[in-house]
Amino acid sequence: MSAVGKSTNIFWQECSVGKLDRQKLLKQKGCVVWITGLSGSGKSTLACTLDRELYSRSKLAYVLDGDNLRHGLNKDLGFSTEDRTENIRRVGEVAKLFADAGLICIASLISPYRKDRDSCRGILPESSFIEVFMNMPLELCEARDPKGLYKLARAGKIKGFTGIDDPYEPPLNCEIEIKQENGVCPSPNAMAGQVVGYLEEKGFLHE
Ligand SMILES: Nc1ncnc2c1ncn2[C@@H]1O[C@H](COP(=O)(O)OS(=O)(=O)O)[C@@H](OP(=O)(O)O)[C@H]1O
Ligand SMILES: Nc1ncnc2c1ncn2[C@@H]1O[C@H](COP(=O)(O)OP(=O)(O)O)[C@@H](O)[C@H]1O
Repeated sequence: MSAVGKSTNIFWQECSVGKLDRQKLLKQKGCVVWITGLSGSGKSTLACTLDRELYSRSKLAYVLDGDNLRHGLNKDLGFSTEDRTENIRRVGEVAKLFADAGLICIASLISPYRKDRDSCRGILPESSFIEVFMNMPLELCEARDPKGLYKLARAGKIKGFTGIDDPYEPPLNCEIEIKQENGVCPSPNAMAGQVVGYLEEKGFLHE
């Protein structure tokens, strides 16, 4: 019997089907690919391209996209420091469940604070949290501005916009860094290829 947070008198229930059984069934190892970066850096593009590439290899993945989750699970949260922290904590917990279920969980969120990303890493089994840093310059993200949000932020119509008047803390020790080569951003397929190569090498695409 234990107490966790506000829950008291709770018990952990074990089931006879375990993670290794699911791993055998799916012929893959569950993990979390955590994509972090500025708005417009290409997180969703990478997430969806990677999802498609894994699907074409008969690997089961699922995308948890920050924008989408804010339409449901996280619709009670805004963009204050506390709300962003709670957003990342919740998504980290959900991602952990997906990884335990055996899926390659692709989480794409700005996740601007290092300590929040590190907390997510901390609740996952060793080596199964793969942090991918979209290292794109602010100028590029701002020039892309597909949703017109940077324009609104520059005009002072959105307050606390990441990269403009709210901080983004780049990872110090990420597993994968996606960046421009000679001022050119790799294509979506090349970005996804970089992640697939890592997953292959580390054995996640086999039971
Ligand atoms: N103030 C502010 N700062 C940053 N982003 C903002 C803000 N307000 C709205 N948006 C939109 O919300 C998307 C980011 O949501 P996330 O859940 O990924 O953000 S966070 O991780 O909690 O910081 C982000 O989507 P992406 O462009 O896909 O990153 C924006 O469309
Ligand atoms: N590798 C890429 N090459 C060219 N354009 C890209 C690339 N990745 C993303 N984009 C474009 O940049 C914009 C922002 O990408 P998006 O994936 O929505 O970023 P984020 O999810 O980080 O906000 C979109 O218009 C998208 O088509």
